[in-house]
Amino acid sequence: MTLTNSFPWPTAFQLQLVLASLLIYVSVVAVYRLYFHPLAKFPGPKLAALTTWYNGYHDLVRGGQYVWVIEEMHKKYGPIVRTRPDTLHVNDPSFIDKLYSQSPKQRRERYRTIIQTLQAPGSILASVDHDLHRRRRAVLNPYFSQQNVRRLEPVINETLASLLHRMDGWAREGAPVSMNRAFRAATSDIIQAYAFGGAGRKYLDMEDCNAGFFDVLTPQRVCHLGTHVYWLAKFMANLNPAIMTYLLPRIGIFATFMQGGQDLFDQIEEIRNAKDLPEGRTIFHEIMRSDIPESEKETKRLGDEAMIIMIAGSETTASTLAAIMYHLLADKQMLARLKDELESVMPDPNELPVASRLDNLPFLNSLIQETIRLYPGATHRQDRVAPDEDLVYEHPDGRTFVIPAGSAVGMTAPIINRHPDLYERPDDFLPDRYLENPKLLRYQFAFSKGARQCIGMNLAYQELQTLIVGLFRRYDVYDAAKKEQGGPTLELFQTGREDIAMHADYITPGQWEGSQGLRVRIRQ
Ligand code: HEM
Repeated sequence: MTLTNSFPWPTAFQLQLVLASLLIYVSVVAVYRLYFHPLAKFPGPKLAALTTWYNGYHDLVRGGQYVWVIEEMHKKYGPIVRTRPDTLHVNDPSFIDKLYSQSPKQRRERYRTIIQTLQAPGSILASVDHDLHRRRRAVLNPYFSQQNVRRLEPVINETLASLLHRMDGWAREGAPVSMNRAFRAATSDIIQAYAFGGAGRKYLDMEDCNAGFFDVLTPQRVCHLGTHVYWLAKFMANLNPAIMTYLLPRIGIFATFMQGGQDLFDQIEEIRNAKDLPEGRTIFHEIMRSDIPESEKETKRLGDEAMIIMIAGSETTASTLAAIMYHLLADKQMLARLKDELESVMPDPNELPVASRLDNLPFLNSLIQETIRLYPGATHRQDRVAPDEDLVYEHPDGRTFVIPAGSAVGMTAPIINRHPDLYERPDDFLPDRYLENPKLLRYQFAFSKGARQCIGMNLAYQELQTLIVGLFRRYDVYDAAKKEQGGPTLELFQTGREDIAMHADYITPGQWEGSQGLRVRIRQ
């Protein structure tokens, strides 16, 4: 029997039928999305309203560029635009409080766009439902209060001391140093100690600050895969890391995440099986001791939570530190102002910073605000859904837009934080704007707003303050014109603003393809 006889090949007519059905289906979907969809009346390009692949193309093929396409859409279509068939985007600071409501009665759910990338359904970040998110977050909230974060002062100071020690060593070696790598190691060490205790090996103590791990985790376009081709991202996340890294080393990111996840699961099991759970040791010791339902203490659920805390707590703060350091080394006057301020609270350059004194340093804190405004550590669209109420948007031209309940709508820090109505010369780095107009703080969107605002905000501020103060109380900028520098110095090495500025949205900021980030030469 021949293959032709045994296999029932479709006839030409059947093929035509399938093609015709496909065509009809696509046409019906297109007509629905363009004319009958609840978001059909909102302005925006037709292609974006027709298919999510418009978004997919700019994020996956062009590499995290959709954020800039959206910025252009706003210039053309106004402050509210339809950016996908199912999603709106708003660029209007007056809408922040309504969309990202603090009120427990105004339910705000997370939309699936970003969650699908995270692959950590047990985490607060990926908890869609408003009430589930609130319950989970209520358990973690106390550990991230300002008071509790203050208790972390010795850990942050110890990390600062390790960083300074490493920098002494790099100064002796004389080669330029990647500060992004050093900052990633420092911020990871801090969050690791807070979450689990300091038992594991510190990244800052490793010869190369665990460079291989961080190189794989460097922000890249594949982070958008889960949003656009969820099944493929999930499949890859479950592949053996070794196979994945062999096949597609760059895309081994997912597999490596999961490998890291396994370590976290082991640490959680260790805490669970510990004979005594001393009070207040770490976040996960406390969660284990708490009276939340046992289902919420399952290893898989807590592993997801731990993974998100580790990821959210390292690259975000590290990229912010790199941006601050760049501006201080690029502008001598700015550094001199900071150093004057620091001398008043730390007369001895060798003493470690005292956290409680740093909140009252106006220039330091305006520097931090301006950095997170212009270089937000999280660059994605923070899409939310109001499941129970229509949201009413008053357009500045007098029109009223009703966003139907259940629709996804978001804002994005790199866009809203440069809104020209709020910020004069929005692309310039001008810390004084926060000294002249403290009301601007109200609109700072780098940590998001509302019930799902960054839980690590207090920790991030304390890390930024302490590390910047510790580094710049000791180091000055290298002055080639001087014979004697009068102390240890730092000098930018082949680093321009384009090496720290956000070029692409990879959830965290991605730099241009050839950038090597912030590099400095350290001298004793
Ligand atoms: C400068 C540093 C940081 C920036 C700019 C930042 C930014 C953000 C933003 C924008 C969100 C909201 C994301 C969304 O709604 O889609 C967020 C959430 C979150 N961040 Fe941060 N973050 C920083 C540091 C940290 C640190 C140090 C931690 C350590 C624990 C952390 C942990 C989290 C967690 C767990 C969430 C999820 C909160 C929730 O969904 O309730 N972040 N962060």
